[in-house]
Amino acid sequence: MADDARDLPDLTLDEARAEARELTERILEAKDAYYGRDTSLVDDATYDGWMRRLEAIERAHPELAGQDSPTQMVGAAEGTTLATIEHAERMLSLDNVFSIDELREWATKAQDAAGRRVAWLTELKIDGLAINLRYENGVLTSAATRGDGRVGEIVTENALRLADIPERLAGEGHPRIVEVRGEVFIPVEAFEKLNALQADLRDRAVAEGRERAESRGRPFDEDKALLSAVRRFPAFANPRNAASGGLRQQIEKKSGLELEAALARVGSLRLYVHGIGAWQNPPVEAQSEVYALLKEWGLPISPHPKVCASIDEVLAFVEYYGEHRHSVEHELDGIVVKVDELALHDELGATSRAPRWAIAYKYPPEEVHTRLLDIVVSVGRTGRATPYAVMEPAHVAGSVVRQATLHNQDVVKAKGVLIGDTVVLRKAGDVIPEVLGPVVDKRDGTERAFVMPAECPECGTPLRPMKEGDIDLRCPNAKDCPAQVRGRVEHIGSRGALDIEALGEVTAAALTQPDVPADPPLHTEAALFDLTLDQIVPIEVVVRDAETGERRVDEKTGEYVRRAPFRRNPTAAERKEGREGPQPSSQALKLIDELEKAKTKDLWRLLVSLNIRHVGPVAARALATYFGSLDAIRAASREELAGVEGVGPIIADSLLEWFEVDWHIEILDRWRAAGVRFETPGHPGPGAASAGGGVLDGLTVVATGSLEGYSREGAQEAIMKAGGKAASSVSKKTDFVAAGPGAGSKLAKAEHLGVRILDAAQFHILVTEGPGALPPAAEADAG
Ligand SMILES: NC(=O)c1ccc[n+]([C@@H]2O[C@H](COP(=O)([O-])OP(=O)(O)OC[C@H]3O[C@@H](n4cnc5c(N)ncnc54)[C@H](O)[C@@H]3O)[C@@H](O)[C@H]2O)c1
Ligand SMILES: [Zn+2]
Repeated sequence: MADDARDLPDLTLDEARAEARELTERILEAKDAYYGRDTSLVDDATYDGWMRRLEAIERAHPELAGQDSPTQMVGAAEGTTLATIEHAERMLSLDNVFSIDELREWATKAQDAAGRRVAWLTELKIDGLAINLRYENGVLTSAATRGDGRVGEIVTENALRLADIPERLAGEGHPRIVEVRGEVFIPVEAFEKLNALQADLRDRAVAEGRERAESRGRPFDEDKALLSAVRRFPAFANPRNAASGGLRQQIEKKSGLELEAALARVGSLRLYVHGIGAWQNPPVEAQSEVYALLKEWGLPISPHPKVCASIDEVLAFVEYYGEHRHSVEHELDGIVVKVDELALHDELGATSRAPRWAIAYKYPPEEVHTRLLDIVVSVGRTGRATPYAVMEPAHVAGSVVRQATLHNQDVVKAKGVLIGDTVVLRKAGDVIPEVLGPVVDKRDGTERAFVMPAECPECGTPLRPMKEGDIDLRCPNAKDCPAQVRGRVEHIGSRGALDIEALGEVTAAALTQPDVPADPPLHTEAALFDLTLDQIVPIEVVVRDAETGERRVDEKTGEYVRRAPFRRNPTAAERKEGREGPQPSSQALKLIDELEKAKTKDLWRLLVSLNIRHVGPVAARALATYFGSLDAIRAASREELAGVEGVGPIIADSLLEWFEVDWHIEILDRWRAAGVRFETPGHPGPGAASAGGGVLDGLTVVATGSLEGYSREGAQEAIMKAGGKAASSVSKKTDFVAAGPGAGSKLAKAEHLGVRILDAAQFHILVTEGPGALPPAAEADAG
């Protein structure tokens, strides 16, 4: 269905009537669920699209716009089970605009209609539900939802549980009757806690069920118990619906876990006041002054509203919060712009649905509904088994999302999603997409719970936590689980390791999990540097998804997408020479060539490529600089390893453990045999020229920034070669700091501590001739 007015001219009256009827039906059904059952059957953008389309049809064919059209009414549920009350003054909705142009147009029109300069009050559009608090002589007599704008549902009892809602107003001189309007909402932080509690309640419900079954000697059906717990304590999909349900629930009828949930939910509700009704002659002249007065009476006012003197200022406010939407304590779906002067409210008036003196500008949606097709488990480089959601492709925040990680089995449980659910998918700004939770109302009974597999999906080894208390499950078959080998080989080629351009994700998969031949060239990374053209040319591979490792299927043919990355057909010239068979592709030649070059790359790169836990580029550089060879690292004690700047006990243990494993040693032996150089040529050995006699004996030097004539490692090596200690941070024990361009906090710290600072030329003198050859400090400073 189109969501705007584009194809309107083509509609005949009959077609328009039919479409209007269908739209109305859908809208009413969605409203009923939204206002009556606190669930969204469709996402807001879809709902707003239907409303806009209906409005456009009614504009083109005014005879279709009856008083009972959703475009003419304030949204409410069809019927309610709660007692109701008539508001003293009608509660309205707000008209919406969806673009800056429309907002400017609205403001210009309002300004023209006012016939004088308008001051604007800009506020955040709080994503909650409207409440009407009726105070008589300063005492709360009722609290009610908006309902259809005339009659609302009575929620006084629950409202009084909110710390934000005073039963008696502070101060004096309160009007005989005033209706205070505001928004009840759940702050983002409280919402997260609330969902954590729901997950906890689900666990406890299952545990209670198990106990009950055991005490009666009956069998316990875990799956069934889980499903029932998910139904009783669902994950809330968004704060708006959770707030609405929280305010409208009948707490007195609940007990046990349900009561606990209900009280927590109502306890998380907050209020910001944003309007008034039925107040004869308020003693102030502007909406912003109303807020000040209400605040004096003890009512909670949002800290965000701002009075703007011009439309441009209004637009700047809109832009600011478009970018800072997520630093606000509550969810917001837009900005409300109001004419500040109260006299103008009366002059401008209202339609049956909304005031003409205010407008809601809506930001683009960050949440959409889509279908959760499956939950699949992928295994990564370190063996961690991660469930992720496979969804029907959804457009959100400017991109198409198909997958989102679910982290681990506990997160899946906490979110309460079932396979087959319609789910709420959120993508805010640059943040990675997240499945928030299910749309419970859309379930039809065919959904099923996700069960974390007991075995690794790639090698069949039973999954288990590696340490006690670990939530993540891992495949313990580190040596030859194809997923882990693939991940490690890819890591070896990455920028932070051996930086082999031809060894990326696809090549890693081709070498470890090819379709042809059946026996892959690499079972572990041990044979990596022995690879030959003969081995790789025959390889055929099914392309896998970058994020998940799933085999990619061609959407047209339904078959796997296959590649033979390492071969090409012979050219005519080659055929003439009798070379009939497939020839190595440029990719194949490049891979072999780059592997050859990688054998003598810097030691730290080789260390990173060994995939030792916690040994990334930073630790690897520290180790390489200090020890100078893999043999020296292997020979070092725990204390010596942990004592190296930038290493520490965790990395030391991880190194020691790594060297204990047979197949790790096999990697080293094979690589060495293939010509891999595990040392820095010319390195003086662990620590420095320890025997003494160097020009820097007993001195500690820090090199920072880029020093002409030295690489980062080169400077450190020069210090150590001269018998000095190359430290990475400046302290009172530091004797010299050599600082070049780009030196940052270390330089500042040296200045602060009064440590002598050297430039590149002076550093060169220091490491070659010693401190005695330096010019006196004062002279150096002057120069
Ligand atoms: N997804 C669905 O199925 C579904 C169904 C119905 C409605 N909706 C959503 O609700 C919207 C319609 O609801 P509506 O009629 O309440 O209109 P609205 O939410 O667009 O705007 C009106 C309401 O905004 C609230 N508000 C928040 N901050 C405010 C502030 N600072 N000042 C004044 N008012 C403020 C008030 O409660 C007011 O009643 C739709 O646009 C859609 O986003 C969704
Ligand atoms: Zn495995």
